[in-house]
Amino acid sequence: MWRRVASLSPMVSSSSTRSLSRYQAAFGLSVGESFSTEISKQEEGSGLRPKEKAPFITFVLGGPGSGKGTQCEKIVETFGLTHLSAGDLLRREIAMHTKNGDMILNLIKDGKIVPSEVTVKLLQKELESSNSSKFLIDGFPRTEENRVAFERIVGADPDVVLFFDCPEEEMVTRVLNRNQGRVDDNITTMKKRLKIFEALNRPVIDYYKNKGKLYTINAVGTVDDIFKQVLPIFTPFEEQLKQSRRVNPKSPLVENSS
Ligand SMILES: Nc1ncnc2c1ncn2[C@@H]1O[C@H](COP(=O)(O)OP(=O)(O)OP(=O)(O)O)[C@@H](O)[C@H]1O
Ligand SMILES: Nc1ccn([C@H]2C[C@H](O)[C@@H](COP(=O)(O)O)O2)c(=O)n1
Ligand SMILES: [Mg+2]
Repeated sequence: MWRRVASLSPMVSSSSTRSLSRYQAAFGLSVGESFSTEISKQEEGSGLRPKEKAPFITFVLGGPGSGKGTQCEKIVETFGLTHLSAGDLLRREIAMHTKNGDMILNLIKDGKIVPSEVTVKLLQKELESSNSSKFLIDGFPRTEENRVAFERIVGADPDVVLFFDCPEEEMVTRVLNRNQGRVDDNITTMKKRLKIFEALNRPVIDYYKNKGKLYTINAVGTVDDIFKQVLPIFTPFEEQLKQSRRVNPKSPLVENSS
């Protein structure tokens, strides 16, 4: 999870503290606390509040139209994770005509990937302002550059990486029938998105496979059949997910878990 900053002396200087990610800071984590998921000695029996735990993060990968968003809805219903879709955040920038809106629109229309800095900053803002401590990050990371930027800017690793594995032909059929008015749901853009997926997302999939964090799901079948494969992936994390408290991560004080 968090970058290891433990074992620093309590005398650590404020300049070292500044090197913590803003996300760690936002979660009320200070030097030496970042890995602490337990009540410290000083707090034991003292009636003080337990320290904040690192958030539970799931990345959701898969080609365009593989069913990521559809399955995320079911995961949210069942496990209560907070859904953050990178694509939705980017489309919101377009709709709100922000300074990056036009640039994002042109890239999405052309099936290309938005610069990582932009996407990661949008995700970071959502993570920091959320009351949740368990997240489903859909459509991210799309590239190795995305992955590295998230590590650098947010300073967190995923606990679980889901990969919805779907044949191209099926993805094309689904996207062309989606009917949600998306500018990229046309055959020309779809062909480009598939090429980019193979070239840029495959290395990310391989990275998490090598780390032992990847769960590959056969994304062909009914929505319910596919979800039956997803369910057992979260079973080992059930207790952790139940215990995840809803706290305001911006608050330096952590709410009581009871
Ligand atoms: N198992 C399924 N069988 C048939 N259609 C499906 C299935 N799962 C999702 N769909 C449909 O396929 C389309 C694409 O699904 P969805 O939007 O969930 O994919 P996605 O992976 O999020 O795509 P994108 O990367 O483009 O956002 C939707 O219209 C959805 O209703
Ligand atoms: N990490 C991401 C996620 C999405 N985009 C852009 C490019 C995608 O084609 C488009 C739509 O995303 P989706 O809703 O299919 O997940 O958004 C990106 O550049 N980087
Ligand atoms: Mg989607």
